[in-house]
Amino acid sequence: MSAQAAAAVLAYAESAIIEDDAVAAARARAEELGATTVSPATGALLAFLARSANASNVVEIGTGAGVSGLWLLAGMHTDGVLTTIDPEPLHHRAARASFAGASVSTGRTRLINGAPRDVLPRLADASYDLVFVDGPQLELPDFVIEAIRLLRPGGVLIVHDAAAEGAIADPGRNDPMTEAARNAAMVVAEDDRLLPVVIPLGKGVLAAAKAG
Ligand SMILES: C[S@@+](CC[C@H](N)C(=O)[O-])C[C@H]1O[C@@H](n2cnc3c(N)ncnc32)[C@H](O)[C@@H]1O
Repeated sequence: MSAQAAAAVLAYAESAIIEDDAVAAARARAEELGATTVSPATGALLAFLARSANASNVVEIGTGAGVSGLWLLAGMHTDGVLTTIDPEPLHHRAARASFAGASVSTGRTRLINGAPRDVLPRLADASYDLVFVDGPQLELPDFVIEAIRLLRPGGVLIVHDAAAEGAIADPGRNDPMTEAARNAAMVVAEDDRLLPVVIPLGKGVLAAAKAG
């Protein structure tokens, strides 16, 4: 397939997703705060994977204004709980508004305000159906190690923005961001319990299913 055809397929994948008003409002809040978000097709992928994993207990690292959270909740069990971690109180305030705007009951979300490196060690081993990693690039390897620990057998790991804007495959690129993406991919590749796949949607997604 030519590069042009590949780009057309990706453009189609994004344009095929129609987001509802609540997600649109969450995107507007994110923009106001300068927080980046998952693309529409990446959001739909999150919902798809949450539903495929029959997810009730989900952890998200990097709440932002709640765009990815809304997509995850859409795929989760209707009584499932999303635990979402972010150090920015303003982002959590925006995410709360986004969840309320979608009529998500407060019992379905647990927003933990703090640095994931402090919060994650307090979460129990093998207790979550899905972990979504969307925090700062340089911390990706540490977050991935923690995420694998949190996943139950058969659980699903999803890492957003996992390809360092494509630099991950360029042997000439050795900057810290690219190295962090490579190290995170290496942690996943070297874990025999994981079945990984790279999905070229949005900024690039690394997903892996943990053996059951
Ligand atoms: C890319 S945004 C998350 C976007 C969100 N997942 C979405 O798609 O709607 C990254 C988030 O990571 C948060 N963050 C900043 N520093 C962090 C840190 N040290 N650890 C984890 N998250 C951090 C930011 O506050 C920001 O909300």
